[in-house]
Amino acid sequence: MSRKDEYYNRAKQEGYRTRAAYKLKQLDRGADLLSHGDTVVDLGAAPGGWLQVAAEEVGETGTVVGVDFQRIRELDHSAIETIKGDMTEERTKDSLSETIGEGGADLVISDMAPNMTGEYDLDHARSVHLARQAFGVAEDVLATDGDLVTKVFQGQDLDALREEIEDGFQYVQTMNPAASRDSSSEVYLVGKHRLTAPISVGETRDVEIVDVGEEGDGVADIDGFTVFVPDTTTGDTVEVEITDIKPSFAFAERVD
Ligand SMILES: C[S@@+](CC[C@H](N)C(=O)[O-])C[C@H]1O[C@@H](n2cnc3c(N)ncnc32)[C@H](O)[C@@H]1O
Repeated sequence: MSRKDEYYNRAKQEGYRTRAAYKLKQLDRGADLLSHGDTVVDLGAAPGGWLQVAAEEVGETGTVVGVDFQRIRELDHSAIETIKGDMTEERTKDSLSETIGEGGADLVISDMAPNMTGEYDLDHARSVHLARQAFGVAEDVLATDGDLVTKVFQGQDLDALREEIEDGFQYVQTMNPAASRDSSSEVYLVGKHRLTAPISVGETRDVEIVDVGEEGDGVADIDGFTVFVPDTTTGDTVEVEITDIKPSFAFAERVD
């Protein structure tokens, strides 16, 4: 039996609306994406296979908001809400941000795909455009430390897209779930741990060391963000270069 039949038949037997449901399960297994109680945004959610998987994982206390310009037939799970709209339009993005609210989302997943023309470069460019929309949504609604998954077709702009996403996350993985069709050029870019620090790697700042951390590094506060600086102590004023950024703190080195 081909892989296509295997996942198609499993989806039928196990009650999932799409074979794509298994892609999300495999991505989740590989990158630890879905947790109980999470708020998840699912872009290009119709007909609802990913919504079903996400809702199972977040449980009754979680929320999964699915967006598509196609109608999503109602699903029997209290965690699921849907919005009908085009993710390239501002009004859909606004209504999504409003639905998610101040607390932000833990995960943005996008399986959006353009209507295929069969012209490889054009289909690639349109899928990169949709993936950029997903990254934009992630920048708007993801809480610090949240994750992003976006489908994209391989091609000349893939590396540039990956670099853009790398700026917003601690690291990015390119994943190719087994449930993707053998013939498909799709991959999934997975951004882990969204960064919202007010500083970037390579930047230099004059800082005052206000404390010493448990590991013995000096602690500076840059616009409310904690930065550890080795070889300093409380009361020092030093020029530092930011060397590594994590979701809730960063490391820097003295440059003087
Ligand atoms: C491969 S399907 C998603 C399948 C889904 N993950 C599932 O498991 O049921 C891609 C979806 O992206 C949607 N889509 C494409 N472009 C979109 C856009 N600009 N805004 C909203 N949805 C879009 C399509 O309507 C289609 O339903």
